Amino acid sequence: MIIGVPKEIKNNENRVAITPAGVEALVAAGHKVVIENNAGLGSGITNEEYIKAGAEILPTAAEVFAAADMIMKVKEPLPPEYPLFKEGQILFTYLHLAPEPELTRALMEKKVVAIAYETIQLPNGSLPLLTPMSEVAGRMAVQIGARFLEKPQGGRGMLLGGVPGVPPAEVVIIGGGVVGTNAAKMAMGMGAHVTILDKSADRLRYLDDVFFGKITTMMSNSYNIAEAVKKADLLIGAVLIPGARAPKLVTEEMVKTMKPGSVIVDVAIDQGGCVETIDRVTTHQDPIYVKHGVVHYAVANMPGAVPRTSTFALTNVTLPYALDIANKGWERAVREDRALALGVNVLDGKVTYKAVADSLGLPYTPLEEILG
Ligand SMILES: NC(=O)C1=CN([C@@H]2O[C@H](COP(=O)(O)OP(=O)(O)OC[C@H]3O[C@@H](n4cnc5c(N)ncnc54)[C@H](O)[C@@H]3O)[C@@H](O)[C@H]2O)C=CC1
Ligand SMILES: CC(=O)C(=O)O
Repeated sequence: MIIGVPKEIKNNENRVAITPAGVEALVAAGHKVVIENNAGLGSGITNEEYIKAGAEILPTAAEVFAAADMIMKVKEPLPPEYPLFKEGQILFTYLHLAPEPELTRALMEKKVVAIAYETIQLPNGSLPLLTPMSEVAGRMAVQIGARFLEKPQGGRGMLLGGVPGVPPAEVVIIGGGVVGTNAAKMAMGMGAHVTILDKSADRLRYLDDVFFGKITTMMSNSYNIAEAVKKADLLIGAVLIPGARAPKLVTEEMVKTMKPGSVIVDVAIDQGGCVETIDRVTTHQDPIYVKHGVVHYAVANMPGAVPRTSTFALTNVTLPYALDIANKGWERAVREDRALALGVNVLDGKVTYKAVADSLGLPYTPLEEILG
């Protein structure tokens, strides 16, 4: 199989979908890897390193898309990339289709085999290709929140940990999964007081145990969310219903009760965001806006800012699946691995992931119906 890796084009997206180690493994298995010129530079990986590992460098993304049976990317394709899809081409990347009707339509029209990293799901419910980036984004959310709480950055001028004699900041996290847990770790480490809300009582029990009762846990419902949001200096949105558009749990009325200069970091923005006043996706270049006196941060590719960590963390987990798809072909790989089958979002012009279809108001076709 020919595997193509274009350079990412999203704002300040410095990750790349393959490392020289990945190239070496794919080439050793009998495949060919073509990479766009300088695709790895943002992550500190040179063309020469890729060539040494066995890849071929092509000058443009168009040539990479034209040559490849499978495209590996990090972020969802952007409009300039849509015309480059080929019928039957495998696209293996983060897709987050629930808030992306146009991309979904383009994948359907071109009959792309669209396998989303974020919905590959193991029998225990975990999302192995989302986890490492959620670890990164959860940790970053606190470091970003701390920065924007500083007065010159538009915040209320507060140190997360306080100092002796002055109370620490209140960090409220909605969603206690991978992002939420990693955010809590960082916030606690910096001395903040942390509250996590989740709708799973078992998850709250687990969090209470692993944090030795040093964080406050609350059941997620609109009453508790309103109470917690009012007190928050830093609010972190970290909910997920796999594949689906994020529920708007924090209403505009709730945001209006927040203190001027407090900060919202909505990590769940890649699934549409869980805060009503987050009405647009922001970028690393222009990461915040202020609404009702509250600083809003809604960058959908947070790990793109720390590519030396993120590229390696991501490719550690994507490579085994890429090898499986390349070695067996997508159809056999999907038939033999239920976790991978759950990654198939669009196939043969149809949406095959129910939560995506429901979020976009499109018909849902079970994968099994197409595979027969
Ligand atoms: N902006 C960015 O750059 C990045 C965004 N993300 C996103 O962060 C979000 C969270 O990801 P993970 O932590 O990995 O997911 P996860 O599945 O590990 O955790 C999600 C948690 O949300 C909880 N939840 C669901 N509905 C809820 C509700 N109504 N109230 C409270 N909690 C609720 C679940 O019980 C679960 O514990 C996802 O949308 C993910 O795609 C992840 C990485 C980077
Ligand atoms: C999860 C995701 O979309 C990201 O890491 O950018």
